[in-house]
Amino acid sequence: MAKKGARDLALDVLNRVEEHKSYSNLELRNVLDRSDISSVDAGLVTELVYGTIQRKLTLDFVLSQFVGGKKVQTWVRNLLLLSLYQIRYLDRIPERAAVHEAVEIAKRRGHQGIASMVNGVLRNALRQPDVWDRVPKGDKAKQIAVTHSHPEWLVRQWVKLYGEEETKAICEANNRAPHTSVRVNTLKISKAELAAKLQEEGMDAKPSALSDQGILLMNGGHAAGTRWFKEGYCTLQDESSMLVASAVAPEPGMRVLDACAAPGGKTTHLAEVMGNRGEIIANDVHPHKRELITSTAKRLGISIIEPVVGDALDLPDKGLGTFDRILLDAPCTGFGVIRRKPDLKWNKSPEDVRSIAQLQYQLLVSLSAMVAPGGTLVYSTCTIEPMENQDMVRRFVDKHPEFVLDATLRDDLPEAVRDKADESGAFVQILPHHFDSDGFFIARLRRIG
Ligand SMILES: C[S@@+](CC[C@H](N)C(=O)[O-])C[C@H]1O[C@@H](n2cnc3c(N)ncnc32)[C@H](O)[C@@H]1O
Repeated sequence: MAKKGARDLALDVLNRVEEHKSYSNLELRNVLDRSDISSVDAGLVTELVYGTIQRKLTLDFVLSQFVGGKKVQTWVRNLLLLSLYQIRYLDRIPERAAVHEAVEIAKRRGHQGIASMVNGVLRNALRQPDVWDRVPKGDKAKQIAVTHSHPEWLVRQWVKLYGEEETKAICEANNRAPHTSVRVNTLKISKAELAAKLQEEGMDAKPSALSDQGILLMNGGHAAGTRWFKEGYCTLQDESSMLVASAVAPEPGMRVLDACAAPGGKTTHLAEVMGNRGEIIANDVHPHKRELITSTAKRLGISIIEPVVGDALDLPDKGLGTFDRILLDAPCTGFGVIRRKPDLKWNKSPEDVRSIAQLQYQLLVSLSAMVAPGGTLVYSTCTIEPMENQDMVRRFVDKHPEFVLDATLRDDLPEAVRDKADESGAFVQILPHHFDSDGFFIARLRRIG
């Protein structure tokens, strides 16, 4: 059988995601692992898969103008969406090449009739470029949803919360590729030294405005393949996530609990800030993730982290004592990281927001019992849903008078971020377009001493 090309493989991934209702990153890895495609073509497969999923609603809208209510087999539909994606969003692929490849795939997988239909739809799309602009005017939320390919219920919710312009900016940011950023391991090297070393290797390394330990790699590059990564001089991490260590602000020698710690990005950051002195219990519910924490700590030369496996709801019963600092980096809907995981926006429902918020609240209550008097509880998520963020923390503080909102959080944040803190000074909500970083929420509470 002829070797499959990038578009054929991308189509396999899209079909499998739909058939198995699975995540695209897992299916992508499955398909790429079994192929002997070059790394450049693997990059194209990845771009085609994520791009088609990301722009799904817009592509569906355009396709519906040509196929209307006609029944189209799933693989043919995916082939058409994949090809429309190339035509609209990938400048480097000539339109004719996208159409030609689609027709050849349709012939191979189906028959001449399907190939003619695919050819007809795509040529019509090329002849009528205004199909992309025929989004019905009037209902602004619907217009934003279709134009920027986000679920309508989510856009309606954001419009209510943030207004139309900000919602549009959020959706646009969610459709942009994320920057690569690394966190310097200050146990081994300074930020300036590492930035200089990376520049010597041709990377366009710039200091992050969001974190004293952050470096942005403007021309991308495979940071995890560098010797600097392998030898533990840095960790791949988004800039917004780096803010959490500033909020926890642990000191050398302290006892710290990271209740939902895997894969260990923030735990290891806390250990670096503590100068690898003190004690960090790093808990996660999934046994298979323990190894991720252990291996990252080893790579970075960190020895103060003790990985623990278990439900964070049960931690108070384990006789662990109290902690100076507790971090609850909670499981969440992840609506702040849609640009990295485009499936998220299609797979989650309003019901998911409610049920995850319930779990988050229980976690907060449970862990609060382990904060030492005068100690700090930091709550963070990578979502932008108030029900999981501000509303939840306010509800908790209202019912737990032994905790107060810690207004000094704002002062501990880097200057660039301070005006994103709310009027209480204890919350910060980063939206994806603020700094082109992940959407992220952080709150700091203090137990009355
Ligand atoms: C947002 S991620 C944590 C990311 C991590 N803090 C980091 O920076 O690398 C949330 C984690 O919570 C874990 N988790 C989910 N439910 C949990 C529970 N009930 N108890 C403990 N961990 C849980 C998940 O396995 C996941 O690894």
